[in-house]
Amino acid sequence: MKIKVCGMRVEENIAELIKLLPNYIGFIFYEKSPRFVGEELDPEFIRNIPQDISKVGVFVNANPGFILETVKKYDLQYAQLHGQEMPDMCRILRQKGINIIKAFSIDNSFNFAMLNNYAPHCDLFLFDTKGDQPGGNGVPFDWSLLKKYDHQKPFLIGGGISLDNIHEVVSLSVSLPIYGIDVNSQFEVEPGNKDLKKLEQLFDIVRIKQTQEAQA
Ligand SMILES: O=C(O)c1ccccc1NCC(=O)[C@H](O)[C@H](O)COP(=O)(O)O
Repeated sequence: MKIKVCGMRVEENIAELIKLLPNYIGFIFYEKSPRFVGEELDPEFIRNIPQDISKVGVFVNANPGFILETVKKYDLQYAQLHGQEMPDMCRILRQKGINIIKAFSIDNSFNFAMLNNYAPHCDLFLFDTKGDQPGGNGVPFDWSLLKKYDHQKPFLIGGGISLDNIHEVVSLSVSLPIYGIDVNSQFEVEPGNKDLKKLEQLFDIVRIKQTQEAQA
């Protein structure tokens, strides 16, 4: 299972996270988020993150020009579209060479059939909890809803993942094709500043499980 750590914005904290070798690091370019990447984070520092870690920019209903500009400025490999972006927006950005993660806010009423129009234009889906905020709500959704997922597209699961429920996610990955997890607020000291000790425990749990699976 891949690991994406989202909502980073403090250089020393990012430097520590890099040592844990996450698969993806997410940076939030949505001004209303408490994890918004402001001017204080040096673009060159972000650009210099080792290439084996994918850099993801998170956007909420942003215009394509801003996304393209930001992708270039920070040398991002992925744009995560976390609002009500239409499939055509995914298509246009992907045609420009940007890998697309489309996030969907899940509750009991989510219509999985809507994914049909997105699948050809996205690289990954992210299933997150529907809440008051577009993301970073810190609450899990009912993961059993994912039994309705019948696509081949790999997906990340997010929303309130913590050390208390990671074992449940790992167990779920036996019956569901979970490509990776997306973690955020449950591993924070304060918004945008992660607790590296907690993350280290998470990485150990996920990677021990991977080793066990590989040996089985
Ligand atoms: O985290 C935010 O502040 C945020 C704000 C607006 C859009 C997206 C945002 N986060 C995107 C993520 O990928 C989060 O990791 C995801 O929503 C899960 O967050 P959490 O429930 O805190 O684990």
